Amino acid sequence: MYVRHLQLGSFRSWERVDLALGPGPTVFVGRNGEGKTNLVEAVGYLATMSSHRVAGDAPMVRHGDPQAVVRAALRRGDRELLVEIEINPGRSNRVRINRNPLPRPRELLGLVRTVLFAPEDLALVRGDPTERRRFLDDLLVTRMPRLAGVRADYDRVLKQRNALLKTARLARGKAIETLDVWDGHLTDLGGQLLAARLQLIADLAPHMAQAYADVAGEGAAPAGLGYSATVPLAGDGAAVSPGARVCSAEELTAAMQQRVAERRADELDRGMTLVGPHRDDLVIHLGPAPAKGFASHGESWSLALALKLATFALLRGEGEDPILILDDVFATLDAERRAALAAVARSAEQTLITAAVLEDVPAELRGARVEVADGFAVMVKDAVPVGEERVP
Ligand SMILES: Nc1ncnc2c1ncn2[C@@H]1O[C@H](COP(=O)(O)OP(=O)(O)OP(=O)(O)O)[C@@H](O)[C@H]1O
Repeated sequence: MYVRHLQLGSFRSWERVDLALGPGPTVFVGRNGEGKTNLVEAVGYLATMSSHRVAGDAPMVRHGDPQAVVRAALRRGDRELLVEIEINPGRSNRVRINRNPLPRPRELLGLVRTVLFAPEDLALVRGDPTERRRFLDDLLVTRMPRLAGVRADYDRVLKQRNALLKTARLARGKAIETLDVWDGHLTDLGGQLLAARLQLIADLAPHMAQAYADVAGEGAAPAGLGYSATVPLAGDGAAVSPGARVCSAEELTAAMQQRVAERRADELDRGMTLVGPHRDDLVIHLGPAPAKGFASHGESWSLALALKLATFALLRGEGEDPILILDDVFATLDAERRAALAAVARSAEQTLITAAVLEDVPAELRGARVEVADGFAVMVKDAVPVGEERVP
């Protein structure tokens, strides 16, 4: 899949952009603050309907304007896909596919697949569990769009259950009966989410081990993935080791029901839900230790890169290359990591790269570029390097 044409209206710093793009690598180059990241952020938004930089939609809309529009024509094999998103902060967004409005905007999720690697990804290794849960759940939904509904319902039930727990201690009686009903919804949805996360980690783990070995080189400690759960997992997390059977949603719902019952007194005391996927964490291991708190800065950066390359490999293995977006990352990589990333970037169906200095981008990725300056983004096509065939 690749973006053939991108049009933005009032998106971030861009009043209007109208840009034709091609398959293969394209470098967006320009001075700091010219709006390069804003352009590729719009492509990422097509996939997750969120930004990799901030929570919420308000910052996506150009200061002073009421709404933003992202419109993209995508090519998938010999088929064309037109996606239009109207971003309305504070109100629901509107999405059209091939000019047909979607009843619910979240039905877009899973249709456009991107893998975006950016400096913010260091937080996947060093930051709060929230970052890693979001990474897992975004990828879950990309692979299984049905889970967008499960995720949204879980968040809604969690909110309502938390509100009830805050008042239940005083009200008791009726409130406790209502709590039983919410427990049923929470554990049913939680079991589905948990099973899907564990399956995803089992699928991603071998790609992560390979990608880290490629990035960090011979002799580096092996990288692995695990899961830290608020419910006991069979064999102390064995469900996430390669080849192990992943528990079913029903088994995990049952385990969650038991744990919720055990912790009811604590939950009433604290007025919040203490059991469930919203409190779990993806654990990234380097050798025998969890990377968070142990890995050096360079190792953490390599792990973040490997996690994104593993994601790319996983999605590619399912039949179609996702669009690879590399935001401002080459300047901070050493020669070995640059080469590992360039090899994947070169092979992807479409790679969008931002850089303030063109020379920071490996030469083999520099064929087509978009020069970004003074509110304009202009495609400049260089001569195709000898021996290569590209259709920019
Ligand atoms: N909602 C908005 N409305 C207007 N301008 C915005 C909005 N959001 C961001 N900007 C502006 O966009 C600019 C940043 O754009 P962007 O992050 O794309 O820069 P960049 O070219 O990638 O820079 P760098 O090379 O420093 O990473 C800033 O000047 C910022 O003030």
